[in-house]
Amino acid sequence: MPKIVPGYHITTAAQIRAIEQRAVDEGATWPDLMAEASRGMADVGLTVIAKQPNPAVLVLVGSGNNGGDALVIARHIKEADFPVSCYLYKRKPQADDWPFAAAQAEAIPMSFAADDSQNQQLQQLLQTSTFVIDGLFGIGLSRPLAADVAHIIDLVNASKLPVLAVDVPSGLDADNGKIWGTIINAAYTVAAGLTKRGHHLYPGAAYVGKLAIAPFTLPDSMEEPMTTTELNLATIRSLVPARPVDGHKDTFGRVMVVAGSYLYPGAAWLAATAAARSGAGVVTLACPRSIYGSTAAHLHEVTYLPLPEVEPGELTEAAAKLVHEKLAKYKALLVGPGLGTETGTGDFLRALIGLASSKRRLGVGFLGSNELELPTKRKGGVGFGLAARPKEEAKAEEEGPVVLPPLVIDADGLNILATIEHWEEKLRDQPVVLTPHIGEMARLLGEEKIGEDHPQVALEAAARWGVTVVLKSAHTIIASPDGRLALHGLANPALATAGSGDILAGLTAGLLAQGLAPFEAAQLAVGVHGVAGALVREELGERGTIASDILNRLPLAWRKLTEGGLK
Ligand SMILES: NC(=O)C1=CN([C@@H]2O[C@H](COP(=O)(O)OP(=O)(O)OC[C@H]3O[C@@H](n4cnc5c(N)ncnc54)[C@H](OP(=O)(O)O)[C@@H]3O)[C@@H](O)[C@H]2O)[C@@H](O)CC1
Ligand SMILES: Nc1ncnc2c1ncn2[C@@H]1O[C@H](COP(=O)(O)OP(=O)(O)O)[C@@H](O)[C@H]1O
Ligand SMILES: [K+]
Repeated sequence: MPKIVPGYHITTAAQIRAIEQRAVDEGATWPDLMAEASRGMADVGLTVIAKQPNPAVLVLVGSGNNGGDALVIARHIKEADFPVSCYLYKRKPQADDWPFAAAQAEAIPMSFAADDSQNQQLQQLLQTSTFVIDGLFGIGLSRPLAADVAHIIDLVNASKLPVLAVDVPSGLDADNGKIWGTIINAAYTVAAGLTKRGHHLYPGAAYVGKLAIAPFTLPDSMEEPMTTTELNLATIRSLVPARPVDGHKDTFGRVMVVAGSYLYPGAAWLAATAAARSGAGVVTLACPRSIYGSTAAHLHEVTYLPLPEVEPGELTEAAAKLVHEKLAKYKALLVGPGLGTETGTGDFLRALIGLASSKRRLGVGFLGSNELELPTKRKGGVGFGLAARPKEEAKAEEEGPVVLPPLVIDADGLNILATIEHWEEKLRDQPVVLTPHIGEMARLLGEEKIGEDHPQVALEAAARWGVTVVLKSAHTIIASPDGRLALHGLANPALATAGSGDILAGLTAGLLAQGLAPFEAAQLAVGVHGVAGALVREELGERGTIASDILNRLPLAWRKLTEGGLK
């Protein structure tokens, strides 16, 4: 089991409590834990405070250990000879409250919210202060804020003073980024020991400001109890596959992209080009005949497989057979961007992945994965293969079993899946990545909208369906069926443009073709998509950008990732 790594592993409130408990079981005391975390938090605060001309610090203190941390921090600030005062919410002087006693022993002025019903003292303190430390609530907040403390938070925000949040900005749900009514708008947040999921998830993440981690000695015996990791630049870089100098196009894999329709030809172009720009060796675009001519006229870098339609905009089941026949050499298949959801297209998708209706029901066989279960009774079959289909099989009679390579289903592919009962039966435990945005996820789940705890939603879905799920939004969550979770919290409105998801889907398929496992391919695709988006924002800003701007920056994004140069 790997050790816990701050800056890489992300915790939930329950996990941090387990860590604290283990530390206590191994002989640490609460004062030890708090002393260490608070020292690191105070140090971050002091570097900012020391730069102010005439600093005066106001420390907001809550009733729990977050408030305890804040009191210890107040003492450090006092010891550093800066003026400091505390404002306490629901914390009564008690003999066994050692952080309170210690702060009092330093003669730090204390005001109590309980004696300040009109918040006049607070307003006065805010007027005479230059910096605020927020220790009202930490990971213990899990219900709506009471009106009195919500008002305190609103007054602090209205003061526009820079705030350093202790562990989390008060008001944030540490597990899912939800805001419990209102939230401290922090300029800095110092996490105790490890970052929490909520630091990386919106809407709360927008109030975290600059995020630092205060050192916290993890218990010796503690191995990684958590499954969530941060998809930061270091993690993204570590996933980039080697690119041998003497590689040829087949070294880097072939991708089949099934995308586009009469109304949405652009999606096919974006997804196929992104697959090509993922570093894959060859990309074939299987698109409806009605858009083949116009697409091929300006997309020259891919090969084509024109597909038959019932009429423009609607594929036929026969198109699936055509794709099946060509799949042998391909290492990844993407299906869905811009496909439309016409009845014939639905039949096509069902047949493609072996979910065809009784008329042409195919047996199922999985080749190359651990459980090989080829159909014995039926002639036809669709299954998954991690490697290309063996030659003899390719030569097998027309209706022989079809072996699908690792598969990405996106956009309308997902919308069609959502209409099929038990669609997951064919995909479970196969190398499959689904890339729903929030709306598509709701459809797949058969719900009007998804729950607020996105990591939980994604994790449960991945486990239930047995596939990797990329739940896309301003924070993208990648969940593996085995319980691993990666969070990408680098929000960037330059990416919020139509076609951006088609690019992500193309990248994911391209990386599968290069041999990455589904969870890793999905993470790297989200990562490089994010880096390209950052380059777009840096160069063009965050307004008026279009998907092809992202596409065009992919080579540079790869270069930044492999040669460094990004902070
Ligand atoms: N490695 C680490 O991470 C370490 C973490 N440590 C620190 O411990 C902090 C967690 O401390 P914690 O468990 O005492 O919870 P905390 O956030 O102070 O809040 C609980 C208090 O708030 C109250 N309350 C709750 N909801 C409320 C509401 N809506 N409206 C009003 N009141 C409400 C609740 O009261 P009650 O529910 O009992 O009414 C309770 O009194 C953590 O964030 C970090 O700073 C370090 O010291 C050690 C290393
Ligand atoms: N504010 C944002 N910050 C970061 N990424 C974003 C933001 N808005 C959208 N994205 C990303 O852009 C992509 C949009 O995908 P999607 O909604 O499927 O769009 P489309 O179907 O038009 O291509 C996703 O990868 C999503 O995570
Ligand atoms: K706080």
